[in-house]
Amino acid sequence: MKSRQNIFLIGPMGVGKTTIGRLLADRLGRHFYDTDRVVEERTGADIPWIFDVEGEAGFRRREQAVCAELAQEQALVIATGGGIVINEENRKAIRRDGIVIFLSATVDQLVDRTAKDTRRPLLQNDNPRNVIAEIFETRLPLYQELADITVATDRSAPRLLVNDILRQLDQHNENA
Ligand SMILES: Nc1ncnc2c1ncn2[C@@H]1O[C@H](COP(=O)(O)OP(=O)(O)OP(=O)(O)O)[C@@H](O)[C@H]1O
Ligand SMILES: O=C(O)C1=C[C@@H](O)[C@@H](O)[C@H](O)C1
Ligand SMILES: [Mg+2]
Repeated sequence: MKSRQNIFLIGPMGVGKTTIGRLLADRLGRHFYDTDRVVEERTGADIPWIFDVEGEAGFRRREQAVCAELAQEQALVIATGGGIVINEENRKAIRRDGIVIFLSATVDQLVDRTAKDTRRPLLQNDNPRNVIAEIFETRLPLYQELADITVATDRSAPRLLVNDILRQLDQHNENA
């Protein structure tokens, strides 16, 4: 991978952006950032607290600032929050200088992967499955519009997916 472009991982909650992003960064010898974690560091509070106190709008403002900041760097691997694509400024910043990897999965998989984790405020309700399905449907065109590379994560473990992503990144750069 000779390109110095940032690599952004996008996709719905629980698809594996953080898990795969960290492994991919290791394999490429690049620095890894996760926009959710950077938002928490900058705020000095976790995401549930930000949603409670500032609402989703407050979280989105913080997320936009972090997205703009990271997009100015080079050669990073950046795992994004699942909702980063709903903001047009974020989409522009990501597209401007990024290679974008869209990770997808079935709704059933997303439900399984998010079931035990209470850190996602949008899923703390009686029917997280419906929320996941609805959110995925609304955001899918945005994920697809941004994606340079799309990877289905349903049938492979993260390490194997990273091998596949590395192959696709090489092809993408040869064609660029
Ligand atoms: N390919 C995979 N197969 C099975 N489980 C996976 C896979 N990738 C990730 N997981 C598991 O799914 C869960 C969610 O993964 P992760 O936190 O990386 O998702 P995310 O896309 O970063 O979510 P969020 O948008 O909420 O930050 C974790 O428990 C992780 O171990
Ligand atoms: O899909 C979303 O809107 C979110 C996904 C998470 O990564 C966090 O950014 C937050 O919980 C909101
Ligand atoms: Mg994550």
